[in-house]
Amino acid sequence: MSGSGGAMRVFPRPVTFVTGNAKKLEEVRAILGQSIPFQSLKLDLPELQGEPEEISKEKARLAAVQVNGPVLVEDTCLCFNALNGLPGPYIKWFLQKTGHEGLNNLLKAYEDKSAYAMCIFSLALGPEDEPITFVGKTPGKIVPARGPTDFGWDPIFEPEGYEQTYAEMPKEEKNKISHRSRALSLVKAHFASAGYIFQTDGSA
Ligand SMILES: O=c1nc[nH]c2c1ncn2[C@H]1C[C@H](O)[C@@H](COP(=O)(O)OP(=O)(O)OP(=O)(O)O)O1
Ligand SMILES: [Mg+2]
Repeated sequence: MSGSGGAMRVFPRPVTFVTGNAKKLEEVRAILGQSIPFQSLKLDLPELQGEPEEISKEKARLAAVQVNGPVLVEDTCLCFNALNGLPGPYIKWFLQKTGHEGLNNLLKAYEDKSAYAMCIFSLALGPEDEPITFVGKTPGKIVPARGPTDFGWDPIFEPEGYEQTYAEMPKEEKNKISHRSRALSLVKAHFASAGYIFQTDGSA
């Protein structure tokens, strides 16, 4: 089998998107529509410390071993420019321990409230494959919480060019400009050009 780009590869089943986060899954479904058929698996994978791309790739390696097939995972970061990109991949723990107010307080000492949301998808075609990453970023700023509180730090992130926070925006609007949709555009382009064939489960 040729390993070169563009070579056709046939898989016995669709890609599995692995996440423990139902809201992520909801957005990925809405953004991908029918463009990439996938199944999902709810697993809270362990996450290593390190640089964001490595954390995402390592998630994909672990997921590919568990699934024993092609997987897609993503890791989301919220990066404060005044803090050189922190909390970054550790946003989940900062959010859990300090809440929206604590995240705002982190920036009290700085004039610069700018930030960016970043999503790093990793695709591993199998347990032996080196994952490929796709990065999407949306710039914005950190503000006191406004809007519904059903998804993470959405209430404190106001994307550039908008007067609403992610939480206040209609879902379709967020999905047009979000870090997640930007990364998924790259994933879609990759699938469109890669020549993968995913068969549906023969036992179905
Ligand atoms: O668009 C978003 N808008 C607001 N909040 C968000 C978003 N996307 C992720 N989040 C939150 C979830 C978690 O607190 C942290 C990322 O951590 P992250 O490890 O990527 O997510 P997770 O552990 O919930 O799910 P997973 O099983 O896919 O790792 O930011
Ligand atoms: Mg996680």
